[in-house]
Amino acid sequence: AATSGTSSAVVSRSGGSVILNAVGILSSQHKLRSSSWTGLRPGAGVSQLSKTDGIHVCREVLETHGLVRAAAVDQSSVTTGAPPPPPAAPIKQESDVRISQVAKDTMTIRGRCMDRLKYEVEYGLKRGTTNNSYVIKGTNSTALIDIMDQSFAEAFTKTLETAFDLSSIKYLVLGHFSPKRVESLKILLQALEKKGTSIEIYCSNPAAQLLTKLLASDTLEKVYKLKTVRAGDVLDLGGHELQFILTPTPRWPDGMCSYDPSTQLLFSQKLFSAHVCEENDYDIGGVDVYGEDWRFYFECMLASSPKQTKAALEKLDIVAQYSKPSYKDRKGVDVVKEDMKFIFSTVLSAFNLPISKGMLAGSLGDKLVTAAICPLHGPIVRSSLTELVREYGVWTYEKLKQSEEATVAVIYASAYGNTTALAQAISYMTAALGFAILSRDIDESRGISKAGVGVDTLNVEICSTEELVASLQRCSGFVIGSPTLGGHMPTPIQNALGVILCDEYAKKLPCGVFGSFGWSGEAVDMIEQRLKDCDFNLAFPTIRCKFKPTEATLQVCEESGTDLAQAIRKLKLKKRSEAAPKFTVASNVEQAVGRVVGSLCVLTARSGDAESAMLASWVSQASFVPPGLTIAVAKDRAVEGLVLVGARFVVNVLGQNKSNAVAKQLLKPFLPGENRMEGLETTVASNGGLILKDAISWMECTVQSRMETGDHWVLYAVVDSGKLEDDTTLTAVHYRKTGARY
Ligand SMILES: Cc1cc2nc3c(=O)[nH]c(=O)nc-3n(C[C@H](O)[C@H](O)[C@H](O)COP(=O)(O)O)c2cc1C
Repeated sequence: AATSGTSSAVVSRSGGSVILNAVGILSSQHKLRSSSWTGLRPGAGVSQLSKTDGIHVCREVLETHGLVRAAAVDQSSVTTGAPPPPPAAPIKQESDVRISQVAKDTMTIRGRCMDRLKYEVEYGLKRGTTNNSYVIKGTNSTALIDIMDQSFAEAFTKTLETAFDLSSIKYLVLGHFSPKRVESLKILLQALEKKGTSIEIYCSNPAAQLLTKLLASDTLEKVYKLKTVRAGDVLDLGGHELQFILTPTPRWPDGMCSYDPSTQLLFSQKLFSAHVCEENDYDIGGVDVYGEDWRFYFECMLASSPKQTKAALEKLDIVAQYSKPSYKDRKGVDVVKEDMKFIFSTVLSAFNLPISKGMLAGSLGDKLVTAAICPLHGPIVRSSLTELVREYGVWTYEKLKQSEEATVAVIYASAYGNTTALAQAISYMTAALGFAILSRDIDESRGISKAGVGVDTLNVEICSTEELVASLQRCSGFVIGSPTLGGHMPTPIQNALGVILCDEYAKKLPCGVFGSFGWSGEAVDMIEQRLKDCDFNLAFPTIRCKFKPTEATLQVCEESGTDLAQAIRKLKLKKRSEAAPKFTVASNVEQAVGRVVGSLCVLTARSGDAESAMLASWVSQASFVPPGLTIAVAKDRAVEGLVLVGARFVVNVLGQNKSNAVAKQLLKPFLPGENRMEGLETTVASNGGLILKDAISWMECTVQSRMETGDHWVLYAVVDSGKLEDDTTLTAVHYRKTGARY
């Protein structure tokens, strides 16, 4: 095995799954993966492996770093120099927890799930996820940073117990805490109680409040002490002086990052996270491999609150450790030294090799000189640190600009989260706050955001009346959502509705009503009626949802949000064009582009019980082998959310003189969720899409990739199967006068 110095590698096969732990130095993992498993030399320094319930711990490395207790390992799974079994193709296993080293005295414990976790199912990319915790061993004491969610609750504490002396862990730093993590915390505290030891929990004030509430009924108060962190607080572990940076956002009001200057690791909790699980612990492959996951996570979690995201990022003035050096006050050989350091650190970083302590020296003022970002989910960000930090800035700026042009105030309250899920689907995504099991695929912006309009989220249980009034004054539309509780709307919604009804400006705005109920649903009816009585302009049919939303309901929410935002944009454009001089003739460029023609097709797609269709003329063949097509889909098109990477759909090619009825049907305005193929004769394809009886040919396709092209997504799709139905009729071609329209 790839053993060098303190590094060691372990290969274990069990139950058809193969786990590879190569830790010690960061490079060993990388080397082993690339040298393939056939390259393992029998018996060469193969170390011990302890395995319990999917927990894989490389003991040798832990011992080397003094992080493991002396208890015996499960000898049944110890490998001691026997030739490793023949290599097998890596099999994706459901989940496991594993430990590896990140830097001196710092280990990461990663709960890995190769598919979506039960509680992460709102993420359509289905690339799995990880829950990352970290352990820092100082000379005085050891701290645990973050705990895993309930999917790993048992395994997390078991792993800790297997690998560490629990009583040596004196501090728990919670950069984020939620009800999803309470079970893990309880199990950990119970284990500490059994050991007769206790722990001090460092967290922000909102996390402390939630934690107190959620642990109120347990008898664990003797096991932990709470320390509410204030900005600038530090925790000295001996050789590792953790600095805390409070980074609240609406989604995570308790957000708190921790920075360890001695290793230059930034523990960023949810920020810079991604729901993706690869064999690597690091971002090997950089933005090419993880770019989409990072962007996706940002869009889902942070895009709706750009102001607060910007404020959080401003507190984290991150500079990659391998940033260009400052030559200030340096001359001659010192300048050369700085350059060498820069070159070495850049090279080492690109290969995820460890960087020596000497290399870490040198500070850049107040900036957080960072060797790696250690997030709560996804890979540790190292080789693409600079790019990701820069991208976060760019994405935030884009969202800020968007919300400056127009925003919709999304006003709601929710006792159990169902109305929240509706609010989020209307706003920007199909999400679940940890409780709802939703499986709808999502990517990029949805709902209101999809039409390029900003969202101002106002949970009226938290926000003040002043905030509500201010938001109403600057928004271009609003939606209001409420659950029905005891036959009524909750008091914060009653108050918010009172404010809205008195607002003369709000009366002129397009608006909408939504809410979840159990059996009678009075709240939504009352809100709708009061708005109608006062002549408010309801822009979409009121959304009434019984308990938890289904995929179809979420689709209605998303489309309603997009419709509302489109209406706002149209109003703005109309106002702008009324003020601007009139041009009746298309520009030269538009006329030139308009000469590009495409075949008229109908695209149909389905995901769960959500389905949609669109007329498409920007369709072109893109490859012979495999047979492939490109199709441009406008970003705010309803079907866009059903044609993400991996999605399957049908392209129906229309024939000359056979396209009118279909085109007419698909070009009429639709209500959110309305069946677009109503009245057309169709059969269901094997991939769930619809085949038009009138199509001259049809193809079943799978989306391979998507490219963002201005206001469209260009899909590249492979044709899985297809049939020519009519070989006498020519393809209908869409001729245009201008490239400014379809
Ligand atoms: C205490 C309580 C009272 C409720 N009262 C009503 C009611 O009067 N009418 C109704 O339709 N649903 C009622 N429900 C059901 C809720 O409206 C339903 O669970 C809804 O999904 C909650 O939405 P939320 O998750 O956004 O809070 C009640 C639920 C609870 C727990």
